[in-house]
Amino acid sequence: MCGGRNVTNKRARLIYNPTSGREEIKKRLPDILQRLERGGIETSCHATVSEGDATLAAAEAADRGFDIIIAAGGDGTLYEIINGLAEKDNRPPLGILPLGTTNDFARALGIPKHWEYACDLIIQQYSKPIDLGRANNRFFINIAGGGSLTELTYEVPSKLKTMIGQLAYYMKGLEKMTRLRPTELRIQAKEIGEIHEEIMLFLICNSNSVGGFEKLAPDASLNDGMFDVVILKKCNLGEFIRLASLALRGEHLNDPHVVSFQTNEITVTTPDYVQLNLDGEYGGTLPCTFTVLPSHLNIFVDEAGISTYK
Ligand SMILES: Nc1ncnc2c1ncn2[C@@H]1O[C@H](COP(=O)(O)OP(=O)(O)OP(=O)(O)O)[C@@H](O)[C@H]1O
Repeated sequence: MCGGRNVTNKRARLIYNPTSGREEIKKRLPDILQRLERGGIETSCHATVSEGDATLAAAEAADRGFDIIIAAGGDGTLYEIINGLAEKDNRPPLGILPLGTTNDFARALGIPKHWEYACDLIIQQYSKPIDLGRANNRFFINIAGGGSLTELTYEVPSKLKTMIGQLAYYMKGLEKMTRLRPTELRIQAKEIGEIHEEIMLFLICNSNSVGGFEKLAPDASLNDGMFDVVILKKCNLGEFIRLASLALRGEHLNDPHVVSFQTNEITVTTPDYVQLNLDGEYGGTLPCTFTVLPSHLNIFVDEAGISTYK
């Protein structure tokens, strides 16, 4: 698979989550379909009805031979869709309409939040091959993580997110900080050998845009065939808050509590019960081996790289 421009009439399947973000898709759908149609993309729709439905819909769309798949929703919807596509031999290029609450991945790719601009990127049909991550038998596009803080993204109730948007994460984060505790982990990768100690959290990043922190893995690139791993060792609440403020500025990597490196495969095991977070969703439990699938999916992006995330 390789990137490039290809402008002819195409058939697309738009998979949308009607509950994403502030439910904007419900009123925008006719305009979106009309804009895509005028741009030469005939689009039919699937509205997801429950958790996991987008995975089935994406797998079915690939089997039915659609030329393009469009993910309309947030990071959770995107995660489900890539899980429906990752194991297919035929993986149509993916367009993204970022209509969720945080839209970390779209932000990392510079895909505009405004629906008209985002549609225009799909119409333009310039795609770029992107790495995916495999975590045991699931897939992620943005980030995998474990440790008590990473559990918060799937603890935020959807209704709360719809009402107050991203603020819901921060409120939950503050509540969660008081419950921070380290976990005994064994982390193995050929670049570092083995780390066996108490860890607050580990993050395996494909992009550099994670939970509102845009400099958490400052060198992460979506198509370098590598994960950027950031590990936070045991620390107290005061140290954690200091490190979080350093991380906002991308100045945390030299701190003695932080280990960071690049790898294309990493295995994490634990004697404890530790849940995994994949792209903000519950992703099973440890042990887990994480592997990069290089340039595995083509995604429509801004050809000139000039769109700013609005
Ligand atoms: N019809 C539905 N009703 C309720 N939940 C749904 C429905 N369809 C999908 N979902 C679930 O909604 C969850 C959240 O969706 P999504 O990520 O698109 O929006 P968001 O949470 O607002 O955005 P973000 O993840 O970017 O913060 C997904 O995990 C998905 O499984």
